[in-house]
Amino acid sequence: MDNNLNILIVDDEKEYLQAIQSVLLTNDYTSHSVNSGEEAIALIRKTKVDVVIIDYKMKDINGFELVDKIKEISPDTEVIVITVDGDIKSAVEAIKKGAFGYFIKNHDLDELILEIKKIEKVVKYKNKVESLSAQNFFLESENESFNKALDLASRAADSNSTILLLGESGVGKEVFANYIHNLSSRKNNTFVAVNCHAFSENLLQSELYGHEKGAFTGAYEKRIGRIEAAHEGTLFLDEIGDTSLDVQLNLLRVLDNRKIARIGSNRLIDIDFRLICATNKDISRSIKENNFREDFYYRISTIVIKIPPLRDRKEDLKKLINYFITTYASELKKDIQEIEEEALNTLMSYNYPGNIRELKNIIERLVVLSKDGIISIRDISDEINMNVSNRVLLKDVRAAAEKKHIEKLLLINNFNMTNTASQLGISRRQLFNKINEYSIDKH
Ligand SMILES: Nc1ncnc2c1ncn2[C@@H]1O[C@H](COP(=O)(O)OP(=O)(O)OP(=O)(O)O)[C@@H](O)[C@H]1O
Repeated sequence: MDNNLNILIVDDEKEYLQAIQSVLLTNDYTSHSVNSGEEAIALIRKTKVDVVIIDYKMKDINGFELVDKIKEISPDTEVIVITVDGDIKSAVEAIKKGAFGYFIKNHDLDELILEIKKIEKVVKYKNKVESLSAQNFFLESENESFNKALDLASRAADSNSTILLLGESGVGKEVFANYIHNLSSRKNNTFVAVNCHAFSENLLQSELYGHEKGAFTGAYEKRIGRIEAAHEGTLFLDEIGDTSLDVQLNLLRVLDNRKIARIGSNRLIDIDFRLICATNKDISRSIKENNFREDFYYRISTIVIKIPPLRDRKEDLKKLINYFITTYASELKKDIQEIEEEALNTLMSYNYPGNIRELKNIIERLVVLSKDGIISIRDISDEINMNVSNRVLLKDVRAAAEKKHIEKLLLINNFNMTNTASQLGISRRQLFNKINEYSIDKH
């Protein structure tokens, strides 16, 4: 049985390296090995490594530096440092830098296996939490447009068609992209998300296509791009409306040929991926203004799914509030018993310009600040309170003015219904109805 951990051993002493590898193997762990820090870094950049075992004393790089570098490139990778007997200071220093543990050279290698078993537990737990939180979305809805969007997403999931998700920031476009991926036959392969807005044009190209060592200043190592990383999986390009015409043209070619070349190389690599894009921009306007290629738009929008803003899904608000309260209460280990009526009313009346992202943040804050299991109006920020109290509906303004005017005319006419109704230009029956509706005193 293979224990499924990706283990990398970095040591420039061949014999010791082989000894470790064979003990790992007898314990059902397969591993890779490299002889230098540089090779280790290159490998960690392009593949997921769960555990790196490094010899603290190597020729090309100092052990602390290597721990630093590994943690910087891949914070989830755990490191075990091999030190020599008596050099506890280095071991402690390595742990301070983020190493998981240390092992003293020439001690019984079973001690090393024990450390690896500990890491295995952590990795299993992390994977479980990640896959839970990836699926942990609240997609139940009473809203027609939202349900239509969900239905379209699930019906399109298993095809290879490109999908364009439209909606304001924070409505859950990435959540939808994940949902589609998880319903597709690609679900066991990677889902790679790139926020196109977060990179300058050059960086975005290198992020998407990867580069060879030395392709440009700063390209110290070979690096595979996000498109290559999405091979057999799904590539999600968020904020596609913010990409330049050049980036769009390159992507159009990739979509037509299903091949990419890393920057600095002519070698074409076949890639099989499903593309989902998202934007909160009005693309048809961008096309008219020559900021978006029309041919690219048609290529990425075989299926267009519009996700409504939260303010248009008020019927779902209560369940979403409860869902986030339960989620954060369990995450923060808080026992929430009650939400004050006034607090709930305010949350229900607010407009959420930042959509579900904003609601989620507000509830997290309220759960953190809650005392004695009560979510209180006191902890709702002034900004939201003011926003809610300033939101007076036009129909309410109209009703208040009508009430005032009817009261005035009734007084002038000494509560004579016929005269008052005729001056208001309505029938006696309509006047009676208004008097009842506005609870007006009849004399
Ligand atoms: N249905 C949902 N259930 C639970 N959480 C959700 C749901 N929809 C959105 N969220 C949460 O709200 C936040 C915003 O969602 P997401 O990133 O998918 O929105 P987006 O539309 O892609 O935003 P942007 O355009 O800013 O990238 C995330 O933290 C996400 O987990």
